[in-house]
Parts: sequence; C-alpha cells; structure tokens
Amino acid sequence: MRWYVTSRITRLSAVPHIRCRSRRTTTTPHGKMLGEMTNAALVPARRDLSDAPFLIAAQGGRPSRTPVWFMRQAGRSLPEYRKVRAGIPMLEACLNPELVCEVTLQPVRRHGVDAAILFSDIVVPLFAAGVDLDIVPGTGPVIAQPVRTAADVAALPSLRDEQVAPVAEAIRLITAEAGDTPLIGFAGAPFTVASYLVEGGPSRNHERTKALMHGEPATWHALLDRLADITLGFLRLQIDAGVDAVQLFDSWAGALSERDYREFVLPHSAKVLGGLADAGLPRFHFGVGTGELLPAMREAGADVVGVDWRTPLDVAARRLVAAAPERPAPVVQGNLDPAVLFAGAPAIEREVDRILAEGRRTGGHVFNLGHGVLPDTDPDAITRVVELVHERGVPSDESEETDAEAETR
Ligand SMILES: Cc1c2[nH]c(c1CCC(=O)O)Cc1[nH]c(c(CCC(=O)O)c1C)Cc1[nH]c(c(CCC(=O)O)c1C)Cc1[nH]c(c(C)c1CCC(=O)O)C2
Repeated sequence: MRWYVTSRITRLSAVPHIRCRSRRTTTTPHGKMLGEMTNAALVPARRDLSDAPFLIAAQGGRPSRTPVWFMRQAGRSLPEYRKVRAGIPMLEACLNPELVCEVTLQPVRRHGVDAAILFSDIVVPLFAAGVDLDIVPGTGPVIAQPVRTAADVAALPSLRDEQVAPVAEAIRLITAEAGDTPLIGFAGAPFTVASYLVEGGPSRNHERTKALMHGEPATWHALLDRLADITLGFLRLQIDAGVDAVQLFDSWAGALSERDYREFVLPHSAKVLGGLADAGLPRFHFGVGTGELLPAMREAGADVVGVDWRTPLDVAARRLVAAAPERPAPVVQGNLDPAVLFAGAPAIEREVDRILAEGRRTGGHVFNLGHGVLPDTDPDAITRVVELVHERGVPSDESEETDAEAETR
C-alpha cells in the first residue's frame, strides 16, 4: 500500500503553480477511487478530435500541417518541470494525478506541439504492482531483486487496475484540460521492460537478458508473456480513461538481430498491440537502432512505425513497403537526431527541411526526434523546431505520388 501518494496530492493542491486540479476527493484511498471510476456516469465522453493533424497523419490521412511532438518532451529540459518536480521522487510524481497532468501539459503550452504524451515511465506498472524498484536520477530504473529464474518469473505480481488508478485519474484531468490536443498513452514493450528486470538496471550489452533468452527459452517466454499481460492491461486502462493514441516503447529492441527479435520478442509485442486492435486508436511502435527490424515491428501490429535518426524516413518507408506491399503506404514517425538541437539554428533548419522532404516520400509523417529530448537541450531550440515544421511541413501535394505509393502500384 502506498498511501503516501494520495497524501502528497493533498499537499500539492495547495501549491500555486500546479494548474491541474482534481475535482474528485483526492484523499480517497485507491480502492474507493476505483469504485468511483468504474461508474460510467463519471467517465467523460471521448473528445471529438477528428480535425487533429496528429491523428489524421497517424491514420494515413492528409493533415492540414505536419504534426510534431517529441519523445521526452516533458522533462528536465524545461525549467517549469524542474520547479514542480523539485524534491518529489520520480515514481511518486508518476502516481500523482495533478502533478502528472501539469507536467504533461507543460510542453504543449510552451512549444505548441500537436500531441501531449502522458508523463509516466515504463516501470510504473511494475512499481504499482509491487515490484521493488526505483528510478535513480542520472541512471534510470534499478530493480532490487533482478528476475533471472523460473521461480523469479512465477513470483512476479500481476497488475490490478486499482493499483494504477492515479494514472487513469491523471488522464481524465489531462483530457479535460487539453482542449483539442490529443493525448498519447504509452507503455514499455515486454523486451525493453524485461531487459531492466533481468539486468537489474540499465545495460549496454544486455548480456544477462540474452543469456536467459537463448539459454532458457521457456523461462524467457514465460517472462515476456507475463509482461505482455501487464502491459496490455496498463494500456487498456489508459485507453478506457481517454488517451487518443498509444505508443509502445521497445527502446532497446535494436540490440537484437531480426531473427532473435522474431523468435523471442515479436509474438509478445504482437499480443500487446493485437490486443488493442479493437480500440481503433493509432498504435505507434518505436525502438532505437531498429533499422533492420522496422518491417518486423510493423508486423507486430503497429499503425505508425517510429524511426531513429540512423535510417532516413524514405528509406524506412521503402523497407516497410517491400516487406508488406499489400498493406497501405506506411506512416512513419521521426527522426531528427536529438543532438542536432545543440548545433545552432542553421543546422537545425537544414535538418528539419531534409526530414520534411524525406517524410513527403512516405505514406504519412509525424515529425519527432529519433529518440528522447536530452536533458540539457535548450527549450527554445525545441520551440523553433515546432515553428519550422508548422511553417514548412505543408501537406504533400495531392498530385505528387510518394515513393511508397509508387512501390505499391
Ligand atoms: C527506456 C525508457 C525509460 N523510460 C521510458 C523509456 C522508453 C523511452 C526511451 O527510450 O527514452 C519512457 C518514458 N519516461 C518518461 C517519459 C515521459 C513522457 C515524455 O515526455 O516522452 C517516457 C515516454 C519520463 C522520464 N523517465 C525518467 C525521467 C527523468 C527523471 C527525472 O526527471 O528526474 C523522465 C522525465 C527516468 C528514466 N526512465 C528510464 C530512463 C532511461 C530514465 C532516465 C534516467 C536519467 O537520465 O535520469 C527508462
């Protein structure tokens, strides 16, 4: 039981720079909050966002402008984030609805991005389920007792909805405040979450993870199956609470060969993404260094494939078309190198123009970085990218055939 989360909410309500206010009795224990939430009368109607460029592009339509948002847009690059987070541990922040709402909306207010992404972390559902872990500043998630045996896997707790009720509450606050800006929900994919659980923390080579995968495949598949269930449940809760799209982060999948990805990872990510198909929301799927995996990641059930800066967007689109010529032209997301934001205005303009041109030769483009915003990034550089994308990312000319369309002909 982590009642401190709710008691902290009460204190935060008195802090003037938090704009998001819960109208619910925030001191209510989680169990009671769930009781209230499952009452259909309290669930707000989903917003009509049919004109939102982000959702139109994600569905392969032609938006009025190229939509843009940034992975890790909420976070340490923003002084207003550092101010509200001061003294509050990361996981505690992620389970505080008012704070989550505030931090999620900060980059929307400042930069004018076309989508908000829920402020959370890939280990939040594990933490909420009772796994002993922490997010250590400058390091990332650290697991007290790494999961390495069949007995460890069997001992993993399941996730009950009431344990992440503060996340659902945060989503309701955000969607009430966000006007016509779509909200992206997210979760870590089974492989990337497993990597933290097995290694015990961040890892360069993922050697223990790969040892389990190859050495004890039955234990590996049991672990990923458990994680797929937790991830699917967490994303379903987010969808029920009102998110407008979801992104599955398989950040470290690029460490795998395509063969290993297909055998050891794809079926479990497909369980998650396939399990959300009936919701009818765009599903984004992203990893770093995944140039060789893009078709397999799409096959796992992605509507939009995220691409890091190593693979040009038009090349990515051609690979996706070649692998699945019968499918609609692929929609891609990306892929400005986050380090370019440190390179000054001329370099930023040049790179934005190049990426917009490459994005026109795909079935649809959602502008983003190739990975998350780095903590020391100048926020003005981010705002400038948004302005440039909105000014120059005109919709592709209807008469102009994209490379992807030409290949599908
Ligand atoms: C691998 C991964 C993690 N977390 C996440 C991933 C997948 C995405 C990716 O590849 O970047 C997902 C994540 N984590 C966070 C978000 C926020 C939403 C957004 O604005 O995109 C998202 C989408 C907040 C966060 N998650 C974390 C922070 C920093 C903590 C802080 O501000 O104190 C934020 C804003 C902590 C975290 N959590 C994790 C790392 C590597 C770190 C950074 C550690 C550090 O450098 O301090 C694990």
